Amino acid sequence: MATEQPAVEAIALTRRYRAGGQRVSGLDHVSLTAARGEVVAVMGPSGSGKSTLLYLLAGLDDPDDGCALITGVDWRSVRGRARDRLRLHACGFIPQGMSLLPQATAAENVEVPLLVGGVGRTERRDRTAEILDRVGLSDSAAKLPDQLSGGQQQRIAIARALVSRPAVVLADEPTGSLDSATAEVVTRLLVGAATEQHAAVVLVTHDPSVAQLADRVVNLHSGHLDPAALEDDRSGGTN
Ligand SMILES: Nc1ncnc2c1ncn2[C@@H]1O[C@H](COP(=O)(O)OP(=O)(O)OP(=O)(O)O)[C@@H](O)[C@H]1O
Repeated sequence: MATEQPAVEAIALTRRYRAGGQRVSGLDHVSLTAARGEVVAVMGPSGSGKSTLLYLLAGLDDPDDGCALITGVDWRSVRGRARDRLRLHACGFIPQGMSLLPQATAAENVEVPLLVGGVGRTERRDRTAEILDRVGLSDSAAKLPDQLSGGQQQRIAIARALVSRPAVVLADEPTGSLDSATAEVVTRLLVGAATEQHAAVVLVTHDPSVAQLADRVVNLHSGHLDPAALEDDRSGGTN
């Protein structure tokens, strides 16, 4: 249940690209908010701007017009290391596809944001153990990514995004290559981040059964946002 002002906000976000001498519209005046405790699914056809939106919300890219705010801070007002620090504390990002460090164990992968954030060894260990337990992979802590299934790898990527207890979790097609049962497990973990960690979760998906677990669904078409059916009844548990 959403209870507060937006944890993440897009205001008339516009992003244009140049490709082969042509101007391509990635996103055109898109406005969107998500409050802590709320899960928003972003749907839309391939090329409609979903990843562009997520990267702008994460401060990993800059808009040509409009702005994105995270925990009330306009990304335009923070640059360089300050931006990295803000992202580290405020935003867990789950990119599309395989994103784990291949030479690092599952636990080491999960620990990365804490390490970068200067969290001490004992606290790192405790928080990593706690989040690995939450995603059901305590027994896999010492395994390398290639010793894990696709679904397990994605659960580790989610654990890594959640371990710093961010206000906002952004997930780009987190269930893209997973079977439907595993996709549901992964989606319920993200929904659990909203209920248990009181995070705002914005997830990009092509899958209506994933979107169904969100509180709200919005649709992008050619860089424009259409409000879609509201899903007020979250049907999932917290796993
Ligand atoms: N770096 C780039 N250079 C040029 N054009 C780009 C770039 N990134 C995205 N685009 C274009 O912007 C539009 C939106 O792309 P985006 O990747 O955000 O779509 P998407 O909805 O995430 O697609 P998919 O579902 O296939 O991942 C597309 O027309 C795409 O070709």
